[in-house]
Amino acid sequence: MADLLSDDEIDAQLPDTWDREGDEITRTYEFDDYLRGVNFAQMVGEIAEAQFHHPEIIIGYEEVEIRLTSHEEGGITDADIEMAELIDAEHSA
Ligand SMILES: C[C@H](O)[C@H](O)[C@H]1CNC2=NC(N)=NC(=O)C2=N1
Repeated sequence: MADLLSDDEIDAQLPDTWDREGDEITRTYEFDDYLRGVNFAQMVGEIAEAQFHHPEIIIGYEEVEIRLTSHEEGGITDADIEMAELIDAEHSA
C-alpha cells in the first residue's frame, strides 16, 4: 500500500497541467470532436488497467475530465501522480 503524500509533496510533484481538489487530482482535456474524446478515454482506461490504478473518467462533449485518487489509502499517492504523468504523455503522443 502506497503512502499518502503530504501537501508539500503534492505541490512539488503534481504536473503543472493538473489541479488538486481535496483528496483528488484532476485535469480536463479538450478535443476537436466528441469521438476523439471517447477514444482518449479508451486509452486512459488501458493505461489504468496496466497500472492497476483507475481514475474516474467523465466523457463530455469535446472534453474528457480525469479525476484520480487512491481509494484504499484515502487520498493522493505516488500512484496518482504517476497516472497523471502517463495520461499527459498519452495525450501529447
Ligand atoms: C481492490 C482495489 O480496488 C484494487 O486493489 C485497486 C484497483 N484500482 C484502484 N484505483 C484507485 N484509483 N485506487 C485504488 O485504491 C485502487 N485499488
